[in-house]
Amino acid sequence: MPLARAFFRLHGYLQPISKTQAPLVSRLIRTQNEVKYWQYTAAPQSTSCHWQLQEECLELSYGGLVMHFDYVWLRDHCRSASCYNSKTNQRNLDTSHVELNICPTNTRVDDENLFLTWPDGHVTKYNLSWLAQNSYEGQKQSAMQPRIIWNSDIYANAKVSSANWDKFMTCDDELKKFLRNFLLYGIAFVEGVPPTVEATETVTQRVSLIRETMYGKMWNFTSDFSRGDTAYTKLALDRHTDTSYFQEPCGIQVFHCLKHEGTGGRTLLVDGFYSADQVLQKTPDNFELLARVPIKHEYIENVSDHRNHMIGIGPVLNVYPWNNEVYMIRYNNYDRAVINTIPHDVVKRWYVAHRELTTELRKPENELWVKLKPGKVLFIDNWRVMHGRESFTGLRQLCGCYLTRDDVLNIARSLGLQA
Ligand SMILES: C[N+](C)(C)CCCC[C@H](N)C(=O)O
Ligand SMILES: O=C(O)CCC(=O)C(=O)O
Ligand SMILES: [Fe+2]
Repeated sequence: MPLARAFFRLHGYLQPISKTQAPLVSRLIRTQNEVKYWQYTAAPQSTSCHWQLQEECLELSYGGLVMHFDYVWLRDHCRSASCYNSKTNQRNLDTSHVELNICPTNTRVDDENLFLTWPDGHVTKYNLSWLAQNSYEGQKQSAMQPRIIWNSDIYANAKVSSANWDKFMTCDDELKKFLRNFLLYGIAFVEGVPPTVEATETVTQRVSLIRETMYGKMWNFTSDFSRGDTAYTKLALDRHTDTSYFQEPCGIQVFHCLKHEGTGGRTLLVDGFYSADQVLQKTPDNFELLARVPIKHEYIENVSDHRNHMIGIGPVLNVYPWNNEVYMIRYNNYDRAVINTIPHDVVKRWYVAHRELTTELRKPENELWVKLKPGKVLFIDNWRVMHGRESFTGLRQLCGCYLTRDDVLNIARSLGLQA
């Protein structure tokens, strides 16, 4: 059945369309006098699918969605053996040789495929369901990364289970479950991990590659101010993302508290995507400012042997422009640098927008507080979930590392997850 495998978004998730939703007959009818305008109609009992060749593009209607494919796009994406190497999944076609105003000289459709003949005689064949799955309009309606945005009640009620060290290290299903939770909520725990740096390294390497930074590969720190940063004190830290001063902030942060003999020191977690969504719902203009205006974050360290100067530039909210989906937040008021990237008449409006996001992030109902204990390893999506900590007394030793985001997502995809 043609198009039966097309995927469309339903309540934020991609769901297959059932076969019965796409009863098609292969019947071509002429809709206008011009030869170029053709329409592919569905069976009389259903109007769910038809296509039409227009002046500039192919219009395909399916499952209530109207999609458009530009002709130069249709030429560029040709999957014939000469245009595309399906062994390497790479394009062979030199796109610079395609006439930008190209138009097919001939088109034909059968039950499942669209055939386009180009002026030089080359024939391109598209499966209609492939087109439906690769349209801009479909992408616009679906999430790149399905997620459940949360406040503390939502997270608590979800009763997300932690992975267990033994099972996690040996069973791919346990790893998959862990990664599914991590992708959905932006945080995930492994429990029962031996309280050592080595075991922490082992557990993170089960997930992916460690991202080495100027803090080292694995770090194990305490409040000794060995580095020029407030993290290395006993002070409270408000919610923030780490390494906002990198051009590419670290994707994942891992924490394992190996020891704490004292009071306080709880960890604060806040879903930045939830707060960003609140801003989008309440004041879209503020959301837009936070998404459009680039600012700088900076790390200047000058302590004993450590000399570092890092600068990261980008908006607070990084969004995909086609659907406003936030994919990365830079939010660190400690590390935010001098603002000299915004003209004076926008500055105040930016502060208003930033204040609204801060207000959302600080609502007590959005705060999840956890006490990290030896054995319990926390993975945080540092592009999404802010972390902070309560001030503390006594000796507290925290170890962990950053992970390379691309590799974590790669592993998730290899296990069959959408990432
Ligand atoms: C995690 N570790 C202790 C190694 C580094 C902490 C970095 C702290 C810095 N202000 C930031 O937010 O990026
Ligand atoms: O001490 C903590 O719990 C976290 C400190 C912090 O924000 C960090 O190391 O990135
Ligand atoms: Fe931090």
